[in-house]
Amino acid sequence: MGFSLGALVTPIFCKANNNNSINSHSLDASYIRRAAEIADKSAGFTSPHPNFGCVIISAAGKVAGEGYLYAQGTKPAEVLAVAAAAEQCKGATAYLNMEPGDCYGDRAAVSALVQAGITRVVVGIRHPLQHLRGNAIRALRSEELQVDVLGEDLQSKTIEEALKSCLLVNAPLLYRAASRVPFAVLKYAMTLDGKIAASSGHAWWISSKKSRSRVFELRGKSDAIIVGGNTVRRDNPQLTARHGGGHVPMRIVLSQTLNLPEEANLWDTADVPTIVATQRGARKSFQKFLASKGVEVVEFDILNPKDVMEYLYDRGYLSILWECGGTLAASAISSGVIHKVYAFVAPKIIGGKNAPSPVGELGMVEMTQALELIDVCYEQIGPDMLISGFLHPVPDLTPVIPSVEETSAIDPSVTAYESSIIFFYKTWDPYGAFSNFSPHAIQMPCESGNYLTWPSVEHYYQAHKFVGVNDPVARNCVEDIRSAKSPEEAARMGRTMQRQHPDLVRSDWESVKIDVMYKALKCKFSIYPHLNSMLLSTAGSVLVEASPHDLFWGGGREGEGLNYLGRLLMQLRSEFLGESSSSSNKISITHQERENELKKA
Ligand SMILES: NC(=O)C1=CN([C@@H]2O[C@H](COP(=O)(O)OP(=O)(O)OC[C@H]3O[C@@H](n4cnc5c(N)ncnc54)[C@H](OP(=O)(O)O)[C@@H]3O)[C@@H](O)[C@H]2O)C=CC1
Ligand SMILES: Nc1c(N[C@@H]2O[C@H](COP(=O)(O)O)[C@@H](O)[C@H]2O)[nH]c(=O)[nH]c1=O
Repeated sequence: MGFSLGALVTPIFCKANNNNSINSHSLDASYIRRAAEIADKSAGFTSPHPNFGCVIISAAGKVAGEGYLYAQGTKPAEVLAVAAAAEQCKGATAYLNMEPGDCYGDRAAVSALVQAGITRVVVGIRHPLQHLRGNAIRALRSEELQVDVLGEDLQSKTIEEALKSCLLVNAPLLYRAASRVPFAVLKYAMTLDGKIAASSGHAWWISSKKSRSRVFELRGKSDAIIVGGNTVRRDNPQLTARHGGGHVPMRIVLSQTLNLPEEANLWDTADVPTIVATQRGARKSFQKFLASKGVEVVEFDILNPKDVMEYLYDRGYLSILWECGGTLAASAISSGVIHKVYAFVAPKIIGGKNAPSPVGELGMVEMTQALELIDVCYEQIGPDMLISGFLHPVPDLTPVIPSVEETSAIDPSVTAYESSIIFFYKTWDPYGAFSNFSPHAIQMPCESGNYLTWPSVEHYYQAHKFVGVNDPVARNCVEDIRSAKSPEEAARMGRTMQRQHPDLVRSDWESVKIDVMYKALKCKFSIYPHLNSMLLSTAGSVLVEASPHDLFWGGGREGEGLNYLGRLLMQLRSEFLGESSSSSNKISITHQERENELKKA
């Protein structure tokens, strides 16, 4: 079954609201579009969370406040908009491009709207994740606010257009939720005669400077950029987002042979990390060389776009930009992992019977088999034309995470808290509050004995790599990490600093880091009663941080990780439950013991 955005925006209208005149619909539509527009400002930074925007229109009909989610874990859009609108919130209407997610039970967005005296909320789309969908809308209605959802309570041609803008601004999340792979865009630059390089392989530059700036923006909104081995050999690309700061995507090379040059821009990982995905066992000596350069090598039994995308899904990625040549592009399209295409067409002709084209062999023999793009846009950029559109068909938008009620309806013997292994990773997962990225501030004593507030456990943990080091750079770094705008940013700062200045990491770090983490977790799960209850309710289950790449704190891709975060949480649970530490919860259990434990579970 497939759906298109076109199909999605033809909603099933549940009830007509006759009180809404065409005029008020067009106002509602334009404010919702504005909410979607500001939500898009932080695309790339919020990943893997949705892009949220909120516009507050006062009772007098004026724009009183706006806000958007700056990055995952930062203040919700609604909280910012309410703060900006202040007194004008009384009797006002709030426009949200998407229903807020109630990831961790603190309902910050809902509380802000209710407490500010907002009387009506217009919601673009419901939250796409099943375990979050409808929660905030129900909560707002139970507080007697009027909530109108586009396509359900409001319907008209203008509303349909506004709904579309809400879908587009969070398309990556919708596709990810529907297909269990990240949203993927194939981007290429070609001449008017359909070539992506000359017959010699030379490709610099087909598109104009202006178009390439647009590519930097696209990169900045993506979590990772993929190319194939041949593009590395031919182009020696940098694949960086050079659009003036902002989000830095990961660079990924797919190479079966690992027959790659020793000198390549991508092996300079000082500022931007690189992953090389390859076939199991390929050129072990080169794998070692890459590792020595700080490049992460991930082996696959059989390297193919689908498995790579599934792996990137597990890693929590939301959107991937494929900037490869035609061979790999054909393989990715055939595997069904490409959702959108951006084709930059330059008014140039290069000719050449053997000059490569953007998409290699797809095995089609008749024009009727051609894949047709939908929701196509044409935009002139300098001398070039950018043609973009969605590939058809794309998977149905069936939510993949069942709600607790649904799970127990299917199998009454299963409840969310009784499964033997509980995996958690991203903060939006059902047990996402166990993640160190969950935005729960903690108060911890500092060296002087005074209490300092840390926005999340991650902030505290990363900063403590440099605590106590007698160096002004290290001291600044601690403060910078403490004020990082999001846990993700704190993690990036801590890791980069550790990689670039290992001399500034405290000498006892390896021996104290588990203790540092435990103290922070203990504080977090002590001061938030709902987190404490959630942890205690998992008694009997093994907790595993499902990070496929962190083999120390996480469980790894195939259970090869040490899962120290899961273990610490289990130890904490035992402590709270007053249990004498059982073998299953001891930090010192061996890897083998853990394997056995997981097998038993
Ligand atoms: N104008 C544009 O927008 C662009 C132009 N180009 C040009 O395209 C040319 C390179 O094109 P092309 O060789 O097609 O591109 P790629 O190098 O991007 O893709 C092919 C390579 O990908 C690796 N690969 C890994 N898994 C697979 C798989 N399942 N199927 C296919 N390949 C896989 C292989 O690397 P390995 O051989 O190492 O195993 C293979 O050689 C160059 O001339 C480059 O300049 C490239 C990108 C964009
Ligand atoms: N030739 C070509 C593109 N090629 C793509 O850009 C990569 C180079 O990126 P970087 O090293 O970061 O500048 C190259 O390997 C290929 O993937 N892109 C375009 O927008 N327009 C162009 O004309």
